[in-house]
Amino acid sequence: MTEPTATTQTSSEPGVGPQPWAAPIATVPVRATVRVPGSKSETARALVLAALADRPSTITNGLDARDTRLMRDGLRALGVRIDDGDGHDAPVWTVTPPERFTAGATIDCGLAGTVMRFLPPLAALAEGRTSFDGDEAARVRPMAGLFDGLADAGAHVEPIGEGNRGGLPFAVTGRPDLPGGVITIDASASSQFVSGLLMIGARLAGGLDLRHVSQTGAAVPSAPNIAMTVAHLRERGVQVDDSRPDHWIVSPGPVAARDVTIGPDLANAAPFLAAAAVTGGRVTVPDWPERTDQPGDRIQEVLALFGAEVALDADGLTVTGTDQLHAVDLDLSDASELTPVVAVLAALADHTSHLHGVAHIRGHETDRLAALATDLEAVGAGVRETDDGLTVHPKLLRSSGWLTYADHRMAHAGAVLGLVIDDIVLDDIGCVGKTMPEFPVLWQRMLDDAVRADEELSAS
Ligand SMILES: O=C(O)C1=C[C@@H](OP(=O)(O)O)[C@@H](O)[C@H](O)C1
Ligand SMILES: C=C(OP(=O)(O)O)C(=O)O
Repeated sequence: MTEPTATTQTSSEPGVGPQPWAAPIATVPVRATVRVPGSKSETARALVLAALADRPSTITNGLDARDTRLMRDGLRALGVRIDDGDGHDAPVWTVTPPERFTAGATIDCGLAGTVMRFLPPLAALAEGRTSFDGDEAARVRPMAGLFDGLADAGAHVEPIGEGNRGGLPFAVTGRPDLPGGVITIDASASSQFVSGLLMIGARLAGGLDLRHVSQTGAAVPSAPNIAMTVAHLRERGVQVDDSRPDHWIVSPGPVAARDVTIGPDLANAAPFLAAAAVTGGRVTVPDWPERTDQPGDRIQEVLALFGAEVALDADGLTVTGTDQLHAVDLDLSDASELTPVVAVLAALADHTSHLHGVAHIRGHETDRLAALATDLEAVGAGVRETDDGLTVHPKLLRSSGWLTYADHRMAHAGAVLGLVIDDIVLDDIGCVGKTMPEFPVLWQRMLDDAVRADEELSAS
């Protein structure tokens, strides 16, 4: 069969070229309230579980960004009906599950881990063959653990094309009565292999008894993301036993429909809160949940370790910067999405910082350890890549270009650095469209609000 062509080179919308962006400097300490859009991870789970449910349901305030648009398009290609209605203050989507998923389509995963790991399990429940492809950069993202799991569950997975590097493009041939049962995978490259399989567990004839075993002893990263999947399943009446480490049992049965409202994306809030820390300002993110499985919640602890003041109250989460950022020694394995912004904070701290537990982020949107080392060294920091992280030595920093490698979180990190170092120019800001297209507008508004507050203070 002929090899499909990758759909885009960057994580911007297809056909849109690179958009260079000079990161604005903060002329005064930032002072703002920033409302961030809905969580990517919660939106992805809400969509997939609504598609598997026994009745139609609604999703309010779902994230509308490239990753979640691709998720909706992919679900539609599998026979799910999604009506993008308009709420008063927030979008309300109505999701109607199909009687049976339909095979036959080629699904574009873009650069979205959630799409490439959550939709193939649904395709495995369709009678016939469904193909998957995505951006060029997505073709090197790890898939082996998911492929092994789908094959063990009874589906057939085949790579497509000469020179396939073990991931996209590929095809899944499934059937509605997939047996399931005992499945052993190595999920050390991504927790999304576990989440993707857990979500179809109840629909497998024999349920799912899933174990993680790694030859090297490597752990499954992103534990909160798996906890989030388990919680979403339980909220829909699915029985999940996760009482043993690296072992999940899902009983067969229906997935109950549930109307949900998506909370703010806490990882996407991180650069705004970091802006307060680096400029000695104050930023509040409203609607911060008191309890959540979003890994981004860890930004509270992380910023406090750097020396910022962090307060959670009825107004939301407020971070107030202090005079100096202190060096940190952090294991970020359960919140690896924060690594790019944290690495920039480390480059601005008073001593050497150590970040570890994040070997697997070499398989994220880009090799994030290599990307951070390259960009931070270009601005003058001393950076050493370790097996599972970075050692960052702060030095006198200078202007430079900042390469984003189509990675939204590299763009967020460059923006934070650009608040305090002149002339940080990102090669492409379009990549933020992956999870937060409005990032440049929200960022500029935060700075404009700060200038206005400063002028009002001087005038009074
Ligand atoms: O399940 C999810 O929604 C996610 C899981 C994590 O993936 P990894 O375990 O591959 O890091 C996280 O980094 C990603 O941004 C979202
Ligand atoms: C790793 C990330 O994304 P993905 O869902 O594509 O894996 C991320 O958003 O930091």
